Amino acid sequence: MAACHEINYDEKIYEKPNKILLMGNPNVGKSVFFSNLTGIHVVSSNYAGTTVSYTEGTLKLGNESYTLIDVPGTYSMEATSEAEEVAVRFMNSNPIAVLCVLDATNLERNIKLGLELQKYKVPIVYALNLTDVAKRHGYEINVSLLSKELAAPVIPTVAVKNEGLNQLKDELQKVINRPKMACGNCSSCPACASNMLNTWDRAREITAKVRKKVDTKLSFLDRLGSNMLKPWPGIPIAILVILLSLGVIVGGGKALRATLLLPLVNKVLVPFFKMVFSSFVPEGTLLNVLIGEYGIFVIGFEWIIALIFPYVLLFYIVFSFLEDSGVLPRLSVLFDNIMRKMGIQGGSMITILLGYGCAVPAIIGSRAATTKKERLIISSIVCFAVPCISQTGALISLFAGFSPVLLILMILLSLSIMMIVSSVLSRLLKGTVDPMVIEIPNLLMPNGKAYGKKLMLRMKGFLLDAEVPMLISIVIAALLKETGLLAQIAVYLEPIVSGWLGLPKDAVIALILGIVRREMAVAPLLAIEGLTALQAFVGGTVALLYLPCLSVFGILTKEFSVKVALTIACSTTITAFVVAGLINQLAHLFM
Ligand SMILES: Nc1nc2c(ncn2[C@@H]2O[C@H](COP(=O)(O)OP(=O)(O)OP(=O)(O)O)[C@@H](O)[C@H]2O)c(=O)[nH]1
Ligand SMILES: [Mg+2]
Repeated sequence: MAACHEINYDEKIYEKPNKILLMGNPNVGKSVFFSNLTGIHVVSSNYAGTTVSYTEGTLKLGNESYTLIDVPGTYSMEATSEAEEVAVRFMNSNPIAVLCVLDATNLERNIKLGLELQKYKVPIVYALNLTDVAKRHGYEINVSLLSKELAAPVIPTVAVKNEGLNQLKDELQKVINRPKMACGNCSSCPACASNMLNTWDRAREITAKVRKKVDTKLSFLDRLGSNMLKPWPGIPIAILVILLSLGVIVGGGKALRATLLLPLVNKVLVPFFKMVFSSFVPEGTLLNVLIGEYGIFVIGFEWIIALIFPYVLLFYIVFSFLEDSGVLPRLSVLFDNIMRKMGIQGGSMITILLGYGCAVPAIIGSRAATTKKERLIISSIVCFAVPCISQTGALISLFAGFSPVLLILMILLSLSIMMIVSSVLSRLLKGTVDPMVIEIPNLLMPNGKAYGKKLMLRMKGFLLDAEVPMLISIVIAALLKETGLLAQIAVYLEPIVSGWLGLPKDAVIALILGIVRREMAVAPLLAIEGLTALQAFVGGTVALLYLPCLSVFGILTKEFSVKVALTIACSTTITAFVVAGLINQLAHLFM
């Protein structure tokens, strides 16, 4: 099972024999095919650049097993991003066959890539996918003529409904087993013919031959999709979408926590474990570590189940819906002007939004950016000013005891930091940022099964990736607090924690745990009694800007270098203490 943001760095894959490649333009359904053909669920979303590295799985055709590779989408074989370079490398790695997915709603440029692939002289089967959406657009495509023009099998498919899958497998088996014909540069075989012609001209010619408009009436979704791209009514719709999403996540999370999860933890789980442990563990440090105020079986449940889980679940319910419907690229177009002022292009907004779930997939996703400079800016923004959903959940709960103004101020603070970081970096870093070229996908009603699978995959990924570090920090917290070690450490850090930041001594634990996971820089503050609104805000500010968590540090090292990871970690931490301290000192001056 592939975790939700698993990434492969293994170079040996290029040498592997018996590879079948899933190739095609971005956002044409390759990952849906991959999941259906191999049973390995990978994330698919309705925007270009979901897959930025490869995933491999086993495909059985008859009695033979092959390695099927989900390759990142590419518009052409002249790569313009790191993700596209992977696609080109795979085509040059001696695959035995290619399953080329064509988007039936964007025939011309899909055929153009399909023709480019023929130049590699590898057997190809074409899946003419999204035929349901092409029909909705009023198009009829002559599949047998298309197959003749491409001189290869073409199977009409609807990947999300598994339509055409068996036929695809049959055709793949046939082309793999067909004896290879030696072919020089002739003019009669289409592969050679497309070598001689400009592929764009040939793609245009084929499209004109095989496609016919039979219905000119636009469907409701298509009208809505194009209206969302215009400032009116696009901007009001975008604001509505954002407010509604925040409402569901914040309001729904609070409600779930208050009505279901807190009672479950406080009235069922914690009392049960207290009863069990106190029946056989003698009173003393060990019992306190297990079930004391900071006991593993007390804060473990309180923090993970009641504090973080509801927000993570609701975030992914909302975000996956926005991803699969095709709303996100439309928001990117509307916000391109603002993003450009920040030194990045609108399309990168999707990557940054991913960071509100978790910074790791956002940093990996920045591979779709066309320049290194943009990748660095996106990754820095995410590390500095984008709280992951676990941390956001903890912040919402922390501020819930005060006024909603605190949450609004925190959002404004994070947006301002984001602007400052990107403006400074766009001036400091060498290199360029390309103007926005973004593909606007069809507006789709998310497919229930694919949506459900993705949600499961993400929640599973969250549990797998977050649970262990969370438990580690909870054990550290329990040991530090219940053994009295925390009080000793607090003495050394008092000038910073209490003097400069104005926080209670116990807040030291937040700084220690925040190294492991970001939400753990907030959770301990919730347990401190008598915290003032200012202290909550200052503590929240430190947490927001503090060190990226250990997994983020790891991925920064892998994707860039140790130097980049260290630079980002040092700058965020220094900024955290400077900004939060200044807020505290200034507030005391004026209050
Ligand atoms: N209606 C409909 N939706 C589809 C079909 N095939 C795929 N989708 C949706 O199209 C979107 C793109 O699918 P992906 O599998 O992520 O596309 P991809 O080719 O892997 O994209 P990249 O990873 O960006 O290259 C997802 O939201 C799918 O649910 C189809 O035949 N019909
Ligand atoms: Mg994909």
